[in-house]
Amino acid sequence: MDLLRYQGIERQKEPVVPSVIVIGAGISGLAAARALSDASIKVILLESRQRLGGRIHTDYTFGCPVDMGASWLHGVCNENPLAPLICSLGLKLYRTSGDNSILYDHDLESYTLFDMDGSKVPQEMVVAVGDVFKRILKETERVRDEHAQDMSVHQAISIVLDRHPELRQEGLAYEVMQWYICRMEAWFAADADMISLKCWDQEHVLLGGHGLMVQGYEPIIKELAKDIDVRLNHRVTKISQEYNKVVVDIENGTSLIADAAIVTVPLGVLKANLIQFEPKLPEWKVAAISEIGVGSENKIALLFDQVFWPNVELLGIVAPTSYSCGYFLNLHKATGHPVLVCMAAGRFANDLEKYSDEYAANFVMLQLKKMFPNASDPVQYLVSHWGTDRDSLGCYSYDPVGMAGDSYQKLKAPCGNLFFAGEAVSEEHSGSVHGAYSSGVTAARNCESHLLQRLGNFKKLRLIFRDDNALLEPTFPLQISRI
Ligand SMILES: Cc1cc2nc3c(=O)[nH]c(=O)nc-3n(C[C@H](O)[C@H](O)[C@H](O)COP(=O)(O)OP(=O)(O)OC[C@H]3O[C@@H](n4cnc5c(N)ncnc54)[C@H](O)[C@@H]3O)c2cc1C
Repeated sequence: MDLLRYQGIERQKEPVVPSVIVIGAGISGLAAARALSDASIKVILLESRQRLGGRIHTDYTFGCPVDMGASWLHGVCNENPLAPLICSLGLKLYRTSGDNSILYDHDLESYTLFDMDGSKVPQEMVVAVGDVFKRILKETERVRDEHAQDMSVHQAISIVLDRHPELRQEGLAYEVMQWYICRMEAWFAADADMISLKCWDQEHVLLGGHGLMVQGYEPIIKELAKDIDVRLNHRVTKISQEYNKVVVDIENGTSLIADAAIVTVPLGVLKANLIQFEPKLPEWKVAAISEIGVGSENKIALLFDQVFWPNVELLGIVAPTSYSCGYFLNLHKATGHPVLVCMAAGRFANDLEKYSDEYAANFVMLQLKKMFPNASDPVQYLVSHWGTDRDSLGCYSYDPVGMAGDSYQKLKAPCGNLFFAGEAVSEEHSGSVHGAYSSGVTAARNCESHLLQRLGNFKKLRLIFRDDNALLEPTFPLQISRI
C-alpha cells in the first residue's frame, strides 16, 4: 500500500514524529488533541459539524450566552479536572446548590412550583413531599438488596409504595411527587421505568455542588482548541486498521493516515453504526455500545423583553404524571438576562423533536402561561434537537435496567491502535463535561504510551512544554457567586 497517496499527514523523515487522528471536536476530543499536541505528537482533529464543542454549544443569538447543551459544572471544587482551566480563564460560576444536595437536586430552596391552574404550591408541601420522596428512595435500597435481578427505579418505587401505603400521596401532593420524579428523570435524561435500580445512585459525585457557567462553556472550548489543527466539516465514515496504521475515510472522499486514532464521537453515533470499522469492532465492544443507554434532553430557551416571574432559580409546574410536569431554569437570577430555559427530558424530549421549533416554543409557552397568565410572548426562542441531530443522536449516557457492570470499561478499552474517549467511557463521571474531558486526557496518555512502546522514545523531540504542575494547582480561586 502506498501510504503517500493519502492526503493529510505526510510521511515523516527521521526522527519519527508519531501522528494521531482524533475524531470529534467535543470537549473529550479537544482534551485529547491538546494533550497529544503538548506531548509533541502530530495531531489532526476531525469534526463533522461546522463548529467546535459538540454537546457543548453556547448560543449568542439572544445577545447573551445561552448554553443549549451542558450548562452546569457538576462539582464546584478544585478536584474538578476543569477547575484549573476555569480559574485560569477567570470564568464565573453561579452556584445553584451546595454539598448537601442530592444527585438530582440542584436547589430545593429556590424552587417555586405551580399547579395546572396557576396556583402556587405551598412551600411546606414541596418540602414535605421532598422528604417523603427521599424516604421512598431510601427504601428502594432494601428492594435492591432483596432482588438479584435488576429492575427499574419506577418498579422499585411501586414496590415500596405497596409495602408502605403511608408514603403514598394524594391530590396535589401526588402531583408534587410526580414533579420530583420528573426532576430525577431530567438528571438521567431517561424515564424512571428505564433507569437501573442497581446503578442509579452509584455515581461518584464531586464535592462543591452544582454551578452554572455564567459566561457559558464556550470559552473553555476555544481555549482548548488554540493551535490545534482542527478540520471542521470532516465527517468520518470509515476507520480501518491496516499495517500498524489507522486509515480514516471522510465523507468528502479523502482519507487520512496516522499511527493511531482516538474515537470520541457520541455513543448515539456508535450505536447507529454511522462509522464503519475495518476490521469490525470485537463483539465485547459492540455489546458495550449496545448495553449503555443514551438519554434525551432538550432545551427551549425563551428571551423576553422583561422579567415577569419570581426571583427563584427554578420554576416548576406539577401535574398528574411526571411526563406532564415541567420546569424552567431562570437564567435571569444567574446572569441578569431575561431568559427562561425549559428543560425537557426522556420521552417528553423525544416527542418534542417530532414537532417544529415554533410548536415546541408555543407548547412550553402554554405551560408558562398556566403559571403566569400575564406572561408576554418571547422576543426570540431557541430549540435544541439533540436526539435527532445526526452528530449526537442523544444527549448523554445513562445506566438502563440490566446493564452489565463492566460496560463502561469495555467501551473505554482500546482495540490495538484505536482508542476511545467521550462522556460515555467515563466510568465515574459519565454524562458530564468533566467526565468527558478526563476521558480525553486519559485516552491521549494511553495512546502516547502505546506509541512510545511501538516507536521508541520520541519524547526527546518534545517541542512544546507545558508545566504539568500548573494544571494541578489553579492559579486563581474558583469565582463563585450567589446573587
Ligand atoms: C441538553 C444537555 C444538557 C447537558 N447538561 C450538562 C450539564 O449541565 N453539565 C455537564 O457536566 N454535562 C451536561 N451535559 C453532558 C455534556 O454536554 C456531555 O457529557 C459532553 O459535552 C460530551 O462531550 P464529548 O466530547 O464526549 O462528546 P461531544 O461533545 O458530543 O463530541 C463529539 C463530537 O463528535 C462529532 N462527530 C459526530 N460524528 C462524527 C463523525 N462521523 N465524524 C467526525 N466527527 C463526528 C460531533 O459533532 C461532536 O462534536 C449535557 C448534555 C446535553 C445534550
